[in-house]
Amino acid sequence: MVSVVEEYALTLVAMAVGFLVVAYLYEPYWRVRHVPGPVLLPLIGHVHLLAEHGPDVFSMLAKKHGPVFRFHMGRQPLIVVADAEFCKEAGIKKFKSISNRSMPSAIANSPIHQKGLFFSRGLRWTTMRNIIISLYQPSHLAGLIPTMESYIERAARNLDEGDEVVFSKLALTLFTDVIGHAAFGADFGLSGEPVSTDIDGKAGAGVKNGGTAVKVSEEFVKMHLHATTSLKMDLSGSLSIIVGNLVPFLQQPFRQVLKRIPGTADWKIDHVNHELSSQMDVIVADLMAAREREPASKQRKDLLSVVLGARERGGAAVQELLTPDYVSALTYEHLLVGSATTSFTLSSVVYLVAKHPEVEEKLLTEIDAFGPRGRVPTADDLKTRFPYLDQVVKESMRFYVVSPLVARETLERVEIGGYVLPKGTWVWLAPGVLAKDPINFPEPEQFRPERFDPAGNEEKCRHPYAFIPFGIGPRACIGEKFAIQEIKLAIIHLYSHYVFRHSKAMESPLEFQYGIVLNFKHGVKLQVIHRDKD
Ligand code: HEM
Repeated sequence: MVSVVEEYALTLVAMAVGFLVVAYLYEPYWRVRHVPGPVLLPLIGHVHLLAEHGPDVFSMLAKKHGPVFRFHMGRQPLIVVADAEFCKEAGIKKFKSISNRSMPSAIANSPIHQKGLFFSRGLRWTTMRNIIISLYQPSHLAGLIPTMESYIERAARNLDEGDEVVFSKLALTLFTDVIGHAAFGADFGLSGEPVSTDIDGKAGAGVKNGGTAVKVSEEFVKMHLHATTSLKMDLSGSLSIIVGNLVPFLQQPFRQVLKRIPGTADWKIDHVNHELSSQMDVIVADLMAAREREPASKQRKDLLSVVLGARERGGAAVQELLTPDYVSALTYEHLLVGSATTSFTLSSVVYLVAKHPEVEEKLLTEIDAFGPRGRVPTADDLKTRFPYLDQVVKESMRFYVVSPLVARETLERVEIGGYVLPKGTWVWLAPGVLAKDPINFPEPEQFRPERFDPAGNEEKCRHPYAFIPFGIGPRACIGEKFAIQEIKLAIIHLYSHYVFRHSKAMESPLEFQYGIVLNFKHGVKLQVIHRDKD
């Protein structure tokens, strides 16, 4: 029989042992002394504090430790590369060759997010990338302009003189519609009445696009938006994500328990991800069956159809790698990576232009000079007729870096910045720090699109790797040209008809939230003003 005193003593011993274990695991953190305590823990656990402190946290560490510095995540070694100096060294070349990604806690245990291109590795990654790369070639992208423009035009119909709008929401629905079309050949109808109706005539479902329509229910789209916004990496995420940020090895046990308790955020995320996977599996199975029945279905040019076509032609080897669950994840992933990033960028542009009248004036002059309202630019026009727009987009992407970290993991032993890294080391490059480096961007806190003028000194002198919002090397963003095309088309269309002012409800300074990418915490709230151009 254990007495009360013994029970207390045992509890104290257990607590002391627990403390020592945690101290042992986390002792390396405490050696990084110059970072304030409250910043350090979540930073090490994960990087959500980028949202509150911007890249300053890494800048601060880079100043102290040099361009490359080292921590441990528990016993997991972590190297952060966070300085333009590093770009001048051979180091960046080494970084490029590290092609696997480390897995953020928000993604761990979510197959629908893990099995896409982003987190795939080795032969599966090259196979997937080679299959879909044709969809991002200039000729294919040029063919998407009329569809992109029709969606932009439809979304802009929601804007009326004097309206107060949460612009970032409008941008998210618009670009989810655009990528929904590109990935599924379906019109989600989120930003307005469907451009075409599906075979049943229902909104939010598929478009007949050469062969049987892909049917995507409104429920699916709602769940997708929920799943996307739940991918938080800060303390507002689910309990298991928070635990995973702080004590990575405890995440799995916590998740396993919490996902079984109805009502918890983990339960909800698990439930939604499971539902999304099931619905994606049905969509994929339907389209596979349709392709066998109808030759017309084989002519579709959306991502899902292209992947299924490659599977059919590729034989057993490809089919083994690209099982239907991978096909689902690859297609679904595009909804995620192809909407949050671009809507953030478009919203940043409009927010920043509204704050800088001199930039707005130059931009309007260039857009008006292109021709009468409603003239749709070709791919060639986009490349050659809008040099200032080009600078505005780049400067906005530098000013607010939507993806401030590129997180990779070594596949083999590698030497980088004077450190010998064993296999499995997490190596993070911080484009958000590079973008605010005064050596490459004098007065980095000034919004000045002209710094990207190709004829200007600043642009000529800048290191080629100082501005890398789309990442670097063979693993860089596959959707860069797609993204820039739709963002430019949207800006040209919007500023042909409107200008925007910050709404009184818009907070200042802006607050951010760090999920799988950066987001505006309270949205970008603007007032719409109709232009009288003619
Ligand atoms: C402003 C918009 C965007 C930004 C800033 C952006 C940024 C990035 C970054 C930084 C990466 C990681 C690159 C690296 O590891 O070096 C990435 C990867 C990726 N992006 Fe984007 N992205 C954008 C839009 C898009 C769009 C529209 C799509 C799809 C249509 C897309 C699809 C992908 C995919 C599939 C990957 C993974 C590539 C791989 O691992 O092989 N992105 N993106």
